[in-house]
Amino acid sequence: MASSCSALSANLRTLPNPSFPRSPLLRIPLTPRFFAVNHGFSSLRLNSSSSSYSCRRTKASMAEIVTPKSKGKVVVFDSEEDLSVSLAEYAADLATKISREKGSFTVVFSGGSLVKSLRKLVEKPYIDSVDWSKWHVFWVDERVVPKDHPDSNYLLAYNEFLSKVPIPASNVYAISDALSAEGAANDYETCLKHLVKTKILDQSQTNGFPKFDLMLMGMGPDGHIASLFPGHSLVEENKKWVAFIEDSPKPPPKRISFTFPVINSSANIALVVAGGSKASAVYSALADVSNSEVLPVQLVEPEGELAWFLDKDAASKL
Ligand SMILES: O=C(O)[C@H](O)[C@@H](O)[C@H](O)[C@H](O)COP(=O)(O)O
Repeated sequence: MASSCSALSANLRTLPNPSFPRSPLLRIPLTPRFFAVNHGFSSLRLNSSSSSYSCRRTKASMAEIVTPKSKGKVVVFDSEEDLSVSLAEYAADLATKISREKGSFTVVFSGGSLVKSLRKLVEKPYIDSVDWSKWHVFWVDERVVPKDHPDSNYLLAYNEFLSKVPIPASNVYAISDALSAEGAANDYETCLKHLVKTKILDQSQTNGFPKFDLMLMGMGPDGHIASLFPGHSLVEENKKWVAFIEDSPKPPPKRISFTFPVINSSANIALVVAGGSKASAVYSALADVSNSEVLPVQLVEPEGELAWFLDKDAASKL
């Protein structure tokens, strides 16, 4: 690579094939603000005695919640297992469509539990059906630690995903671990600029920021996304593509992160959120509550499409 960001090897390993217990029926209590609608995989029945819907699972238990357009498409799953099945289908379909249209697919990972939720994507049928040679992989944020450190988002993605799929090593754009936080952020931004110039990365027609095909992101219980934390000045950054932080409230403290203009220039964003500890932040984001402090997740509004993948615990306050 002529660019300064590292391209790293993705060796193949044997795939795990875990099986999880499934529960057949999902009941989602809904406030009048939200509506559950029928969706491909499932049939929904209105429970006339209360403002709730029952969702009978056919392929994966899920209910779709209709929100104002800017909130995106919100789908709630009976379990994280069902969520991961649907997430794999969504990502594989998008990758195939976009790869066919433009010959490449640029995808961005966060750290955290998101990466484990991608486990179905590295299994059959997708392991065989996806054209992995078209994938270009990036990180929305990274901890400033060596790549073999347990805190490294690269290492997490490598262990759970990259080592299991034949993505060309030169298409994996990891952040430099030889630099300071500031140096690594500048280096990654230079890398992105080079990739825009060489037409590997699209650019937003509206604002000139890079436009990724898909960002796959988790959210913290405090409503942070990437390394953009509530109340931190990085949330306001609107010029840089990649910024650094040395006082992250979530350890480790030194990190780099895409900024909001980059995140919101995306063609597609999937917010993948599971667990009851995140229910309040999910509610704040989707119910349009006015907090004294705006949560970073409330600022996610891509140029393209936004899709929420929630398990029923994360959606329990909706
Ligand atoms: O490197 C990181 O810390 C992340 O990219 C971060 O934004 C993460 O995605 C959320 O904190 C959710 O993490 P969990 O899903 O593990 O709660």
